[in-house]
Amino acid sequence: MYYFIVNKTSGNGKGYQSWLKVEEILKNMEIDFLVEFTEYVGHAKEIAEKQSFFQDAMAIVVIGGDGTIHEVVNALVLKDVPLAVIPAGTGNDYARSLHIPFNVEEALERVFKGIPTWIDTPKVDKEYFISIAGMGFDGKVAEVTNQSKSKNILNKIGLGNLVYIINIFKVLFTYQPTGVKITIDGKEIDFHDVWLIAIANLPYYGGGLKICPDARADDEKFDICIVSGISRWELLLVFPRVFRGSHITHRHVSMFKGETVLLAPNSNMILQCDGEIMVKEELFFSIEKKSLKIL
Ligand SMILES: Nc1ncnc2c1ncn2[C@@H]1O[C@H](COP(=O)(O)OP(=O)(O)OP(=O)(O)O)[C@@H](O)[C@H]1O
Repeated sequence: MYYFIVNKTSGNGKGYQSWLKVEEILKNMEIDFLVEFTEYVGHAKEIAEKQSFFQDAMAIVVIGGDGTIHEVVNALVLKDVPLAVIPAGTGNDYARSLHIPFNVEEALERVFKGIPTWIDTPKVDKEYFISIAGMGFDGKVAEVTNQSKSKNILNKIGLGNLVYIINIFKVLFTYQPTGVKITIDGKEIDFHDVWLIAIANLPYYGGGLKICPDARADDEKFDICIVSGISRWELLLVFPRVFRGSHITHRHVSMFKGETVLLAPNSNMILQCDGEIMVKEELFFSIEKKSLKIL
C-alpha cells in the first residue's frame, strides 16, 4: 500500500494539480493507495504520525513543498518506512538537492522503482529539518517571502522561485548585520557583522541557491556557510555566484564542516528552517546520523 499526504495549497495549487495526475496513474496501474489531504499547518505531521501508516506502507509519498516535507520528516525519523516526494512546492529545494525529478510521471516512477537509502536528519533544538537552517539575512528573506502576495501570482505563471530572488534584493537594502559567537564541534569563533549563517545538510535553499555546494545528506556532517564583514554593494556583486556555488572562495565567505553547531547572536536574528520561520530557545544544531529512509 502506498500512502499519500497531499498539500493541495502548496505551490499555489500545484499540489492539487499534481495529485490529480498521480491519482489517474495509480488508478490506471491498479495500485493500492490511500490519500489524505492536509488542512492546516502541522496536519501533515499528525497524519504521518498515525500508527496505521506504518503497518503496511511501501512508502509515504508527500505531494507538496519543503514545508510539508519538513512536517512529515518530523514524524518519520528513525522509522523503517521510506519517504518519497512528488515536488509541488514553490522552492522544492529538497527535490533539487536529491535529484528528484520535477516531472510528476518521472517522480512517481522513482517512488515505484527507487532503492531506499538512509540519510542523515539535521536537528535544531528538538526539531528535525530536511535541508538548511539559516539565520540572519535569509531568515528575514523567508519571513518576507512567506507573507508575500506576489508568491501566489508568480506561482501561477510558473515563476514561483523568482519570489525569493526579488525578496533578497528587497531585504538587502535594509538588513542590519550583527555579531555572532559560533561554536562548531566545541571550538568557539567570534564573527562580526554577520549577514547570514547557513547550516546545511543539503546544498540548495531559497529556490535554487547553492549556498553549501559540498553538503551531502549522508556524510554525517553539516556544511556551514558564514557571510560576514561585507558591504551591501559587495554582497550584491557576490550574490549571482551563489547560483553556481562559486561564492565559497570569496574573502568574506567562511566555510566549515562539523557535527554540532551552537549559535549565540549579539542581537535578535530570525531563524528559518526549510524556508519556514522558527522560534527556538536553544540554537543548538546536531545530526541524527543515517536516520531517515528515503526513496
Ligand atoms: N490546507 C492548508 N492550508 C494552508 N496551509 C497549509 C495547508 N496544508 C499545509 N499547509 C502549510 O503550508 C505550508 C507551505 O507548504 P509547502 O511547503 O508544501 O508549499 P510551498 O510553500 O508552496 O513550497 P516550498 O516550501 O517548497 O517553497 C506548510 O508549512 C504547511 O504546514
